[in-house]
Amino acid sequence: MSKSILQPVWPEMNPAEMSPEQMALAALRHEIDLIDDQMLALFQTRLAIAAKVGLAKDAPHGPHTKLRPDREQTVLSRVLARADPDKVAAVEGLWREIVGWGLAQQGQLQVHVWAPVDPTRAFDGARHRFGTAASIRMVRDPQAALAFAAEGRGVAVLAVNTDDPWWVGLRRDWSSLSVFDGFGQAGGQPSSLAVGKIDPAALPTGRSVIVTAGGDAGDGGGARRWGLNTHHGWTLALTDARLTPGDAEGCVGAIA
Ligand SMILES: C=C(O[C@@H]1C=C(C(=O)O)C=C[C@H]1O)C(=O)O
Repeated sequence: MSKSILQPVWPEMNPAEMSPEQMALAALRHEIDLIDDQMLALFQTRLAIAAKVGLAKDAPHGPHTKLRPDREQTVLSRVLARADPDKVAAVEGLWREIVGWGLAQQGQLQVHVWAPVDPTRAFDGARHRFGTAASIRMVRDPQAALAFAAEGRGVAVLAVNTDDPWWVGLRRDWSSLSVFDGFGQAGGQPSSLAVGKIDPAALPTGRSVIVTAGGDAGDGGGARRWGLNTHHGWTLALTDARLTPGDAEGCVGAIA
């Protein structure tokens, strides 16, 4: 490579005086600059297309978050399947950011997080899930967070490792809301659930979230079930039975 296109390793250095080691370092940095140029062009093109997608997909009924968990799951799993095994964590982190900024082209996502017991874990989980493009704030009232999500103004992340049975309301009072993700895993089970006014057709493929009362059969004929919380005869659980929100089984959403 000609010395003239390489930036010296130290700005005040005369390229003609670079040692072979300095030449090698400058050449590698030049390669990175060329890759950055390509990535920048591709990223900006992707953002422009995401903005067009936002105009093309109409909200089913009035204000509705543009977030499509099913599509995000497809995007993520497609790239992760192609990633080198030792790059999976890096690729996942980067693609969550990319997708978060794609969604932001359609309007900034507002996330209200309620987690009185371990707020940092819930906040970090939300940041990892929605990326730096999202506006995330902690709130004091789970019912206000649910109302905010039900208005379609954003999504709510609510802790399940507390005494507050807000999740019973998913079955009784908040039929427009669905659980679409869970994170802050403590021992494999989520400690917070993400809830939004998500079209049931756009829920991710994975474990169903169920809210059942004492008498409900609800285990989908031998399906596995993981309890998350209980309250006066009500149970919040995950199941690997394939259910649809609104079904008699008390399905209130799904997590990947
Ligand atoms: C672009 C879309 O909108 C959002 C952004 C996505 C992305 O950047 O890949 C994926 C799903 C949506 O949350 C879409 O629905 O396809």
